[in-house]
Amino acid sequence: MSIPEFDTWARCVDWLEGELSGQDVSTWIRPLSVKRLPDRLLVTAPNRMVMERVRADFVLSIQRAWLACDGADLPVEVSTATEARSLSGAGSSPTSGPIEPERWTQNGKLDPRYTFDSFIQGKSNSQARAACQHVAESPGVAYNPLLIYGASGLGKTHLMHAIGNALLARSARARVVYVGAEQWVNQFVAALRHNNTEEFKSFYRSADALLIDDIHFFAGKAVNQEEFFHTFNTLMDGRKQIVLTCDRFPKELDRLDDRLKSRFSWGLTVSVEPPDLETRVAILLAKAEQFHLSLSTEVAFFVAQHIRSNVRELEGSLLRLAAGVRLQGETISIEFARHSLRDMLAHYERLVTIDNIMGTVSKYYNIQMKELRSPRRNRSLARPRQIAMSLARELTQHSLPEIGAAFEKDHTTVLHACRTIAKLREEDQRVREDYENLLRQLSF
Ligand SMILES: Nc1ncnc2c1ncn2[C@@H]1O[C@H](COP(=O)(O)OP(=O)(O)OP(=O)(O)O)[C@@H](O)[C@H]1O
Repeated sequence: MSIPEFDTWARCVDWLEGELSGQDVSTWIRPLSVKRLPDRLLVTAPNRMVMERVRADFVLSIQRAWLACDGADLPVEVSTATEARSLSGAGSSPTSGPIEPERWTQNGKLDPRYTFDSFIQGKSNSQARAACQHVAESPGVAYNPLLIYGASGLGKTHLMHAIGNALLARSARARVVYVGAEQWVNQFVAALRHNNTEEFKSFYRSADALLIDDIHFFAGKAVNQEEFFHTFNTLMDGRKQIVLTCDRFPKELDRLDDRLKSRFSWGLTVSVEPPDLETRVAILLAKAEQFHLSLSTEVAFFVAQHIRSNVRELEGSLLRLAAGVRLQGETISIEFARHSLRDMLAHYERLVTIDNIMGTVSKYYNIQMKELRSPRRNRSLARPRQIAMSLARELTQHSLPEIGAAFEKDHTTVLHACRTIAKLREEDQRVREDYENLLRQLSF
């Protein structure tokens, strides 16, 4: 950078401090250097990863910053150092020129394997599945928009594709548009740069059903939120179906326009939770069949007891087993599974010990850890203690006597605790919710 460029860029970075988070500025903006060419601003990133992120998220901000600090409204071109060398001499760039419509109409394809039939239902996802099925049967009528939220790998995308596939099965001519929020952002930025926003708008605003995955990616991207807001309104006015997924309850998303949050609540918001043991077993058996893998229920239970956080990991464990079978030509016994999955299992073992179960439970109920070991039997201590014992039984490999010893009780007390909590989880909503919250906290 020349000295004037350096000064202007330093002022831009200061300006951006007021617009972006401190972390974004230090991670993505400070490593950049800038060269001003007569017709554009050439931004050089230290590597591809930074380049891609800056292209996706910060081009407009940089353009605005440069306008504010230098008075010139220049298009911004981002490249790595190697590419920059050829671009600055060449006078044209591979990304310049009008954007072809295909660049943003080539959206994510619906995966034909993600259907309602291949989605295993359990307590953790039955409400979400039912809502999706309803939307697939009566799009744009009730539950509009439908927002599915939950942690990674729990089936949100699967359900979204299932809606899309079902809509297309009913009417092959329906304009079902599926796009990841990240892809939308990239496309919109490209459309802005190439003065092509009208086509972008009409493409999305003429969908019969718009499915946008991972909308948490919109957080902090004000210009994209604005565009999405108008697309949303147009589609809702035309009674077109909108389906969205998000990694958390949308009201908890920082840096998302309140107008969008309030619009999301017009329809239905449903969660997908980590599957319980029985559902994990059912998923493993169904996926094993899909992978043509012979898996006994006993081994499926063994794997499901150990791998609890999400379905993607369950699939990963099956792929491992399948590879092991191919290489070693063995059938899958518990011993074989234990050996093939040893590092995954060790990860979970490290994660959940009786000690951290006791710590998590005592924090949850706001009691002291030593009270879980005390002989006192009043309800406010006995219930958390029983829950902690059941969690230790479910989440660790310790025997009843070992769990008993950790709580300074005998094994019959542990057995009684496990039975009591299993029953209460059926009958008492409070216990069920507490147990599931704790399970979730301990499973990630
Ligand atoms: N209940 C289920 N039945 C069958 N397969 C499932 C189920 N839940 C998830 N899966 C499978 O798990 C994998 C991960 O699911 P998916 O991609 O839908 O998760 P996600 O919630 O969208 O995750 P992310 O937020 O990381 O994108 C997929 O292969 C999907 O088919």
